[in-house]
Amino acid sequence: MKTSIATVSISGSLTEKLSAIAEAGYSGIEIFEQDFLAFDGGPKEVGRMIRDKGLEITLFQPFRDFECLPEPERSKAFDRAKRKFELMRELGTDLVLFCSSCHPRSLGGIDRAADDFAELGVIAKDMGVRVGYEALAWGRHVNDHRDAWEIVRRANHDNIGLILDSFHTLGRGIDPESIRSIPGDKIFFVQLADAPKIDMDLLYWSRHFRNMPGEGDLEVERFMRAVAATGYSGAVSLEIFNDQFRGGNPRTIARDGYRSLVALMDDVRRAEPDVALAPALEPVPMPPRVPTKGFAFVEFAAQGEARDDLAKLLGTLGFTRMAKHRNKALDLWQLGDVRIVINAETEGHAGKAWVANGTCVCDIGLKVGSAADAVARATALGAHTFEQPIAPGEILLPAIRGLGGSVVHFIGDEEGHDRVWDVEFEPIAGAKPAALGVTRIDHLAQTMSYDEMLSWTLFYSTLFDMQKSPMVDVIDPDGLVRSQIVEASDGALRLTLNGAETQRTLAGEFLARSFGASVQHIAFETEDLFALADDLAARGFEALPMSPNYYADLAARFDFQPELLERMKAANILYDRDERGEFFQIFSKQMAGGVFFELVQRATGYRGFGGPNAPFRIAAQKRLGRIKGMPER
Ligand SMILES: O=C(O)c1ccc(O)c(O)c1
Ligand SMILES: [Mg+2]
Repeated sequence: MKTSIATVSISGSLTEKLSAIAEAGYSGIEIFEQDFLAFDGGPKEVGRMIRDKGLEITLFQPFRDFECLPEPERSKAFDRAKRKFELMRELGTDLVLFCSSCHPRSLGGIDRAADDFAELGVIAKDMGVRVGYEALAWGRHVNDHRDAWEIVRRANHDNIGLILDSFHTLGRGIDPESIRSIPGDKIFFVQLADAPKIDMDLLYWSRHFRNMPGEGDLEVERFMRAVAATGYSGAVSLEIFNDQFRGGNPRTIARDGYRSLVALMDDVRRAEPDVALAPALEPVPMPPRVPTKGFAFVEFAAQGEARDDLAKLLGTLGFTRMAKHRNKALDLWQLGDVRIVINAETEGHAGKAWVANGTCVCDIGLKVGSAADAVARATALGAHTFEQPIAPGEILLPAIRGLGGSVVHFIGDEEGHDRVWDVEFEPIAGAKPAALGVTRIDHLAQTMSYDEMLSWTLFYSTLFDMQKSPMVDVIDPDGLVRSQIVEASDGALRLTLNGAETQRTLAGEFLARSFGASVQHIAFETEDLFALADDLAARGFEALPMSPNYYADLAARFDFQPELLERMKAANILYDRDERGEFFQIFSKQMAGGVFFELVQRATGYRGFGGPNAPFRIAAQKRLGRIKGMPER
């Protein structure tokens, strides 16, 4: 597969950009003229620098306002083109992008444009370069790839071809199926970008809100399937103008882009099994998206007193310490099918996580059909595997690095990995699991900075068969938190991603001390929350106290039996409802480090997460004041 990315897509100096792009695994770059002009070194040096990184220059761009000009501007435009062709020779690239004119004096006319390009083709051929014509969605006369193609067709010159850009086609609502009738060898280059559906001026939308394929709402896959069907044999290249990416970490953004391209071409290949893809489009062979069967375990790093506090809290939540690891300072706590491991090792990943964060979730185990497939797909998408030394007799559980240094383990059904609990752990004599009706982990809430939300969503949705829901706002008394759900089609695995923009929100404060995306809360599902609340109260569980105003409002909004409302109020149970059913939830207080737990009951198929309650939950948590293990403000 031949992958490429435009230098505008990421932040940094040209040298920083090249390093990040090369490291992420791309084959080439589109060099944006701005990046060249800003660089303090000649074209030969830049060309050498790029090739030294193992990259090729797939495209030089953009050349603006060429076609349909009256004299004297027309001659000037041809002159300008010749100079840039010379520059390209020195850089070492033969392809340039001409975007459709926005010039106020451009006269328009398909034949006038075709004549200009036919004449330019002769010069281009002479100078050994090829010219690709792209319809900008806001071009003065040409703003549709079908018109650009007609111009290229009429120019009828070997050195003049078409450049397609998914944003300009899809952003304008043009049916990408129209691409299938263009001959593949006349498509000189293909640029890909997605974007969130926002109703705004096309130019502004394009220059600030593009994102990686799969991160937005456009039908980039359908666009690419149409391109692939033409026999197009060039690179697939990302051209992403995005304010956030321009200010982000170039390595992360470059890796996200690579992941999105590889996943996209894998999807295209599966969706178009009868199309023979050109070698440049043939994706890295990998297993399909991995079906997940839920959480196998959640592992906390906690030592000393913090470990005792966590153990005590788990006890009040009904968990039993069932087993301890034969060789390491690991305890297995269990409730129903939910497994929580407390890792008090001072060495290794958990030891480091403890030193960096205090009590925190340092590892997540996911149940999958085949762990080998999960690792194969993850690594093809650019993830790194994670390994720690194991003692004789221990089971090697495959793992990858998530984003931000996190670790995800795969517990494969096919590999029988769940025997790890018997093989590596020694049961605690007399320990008996409580029967409290808790069935499983309902969801896990990960807190991150707002800038990281797209990366995490892409991470999950390209690796697993998981979909994202629209992003919603959660109101914290001290700022806004954005929240997005990523869940498996069958609901077996659900995550809520919370993006904090300021440190003053509960999520932001947690983030500031946890140095990156971390699990902030874990929700357990039960069949009867009212019965569970009684059981847990007897075990000493203290629910997060809610304001009486909250219940007065519930009474006004819904028709409750007065006794039910009283029981909810007494147990601090929160309530929500959607068109499918009802939802009950209770929160724990935050423990040292800021992590907390949630207990939920989904009655008759409720699909949400109690979003409307979040502001009141956050306010209640803040009323309790700062907690141990949180940083000074
Ligand atoms: O926003 C622009 O001007 C611009 C320039 C070059 C491109 O390839 C493009 O898609 C947009
Ligand atoms: Mg473009």
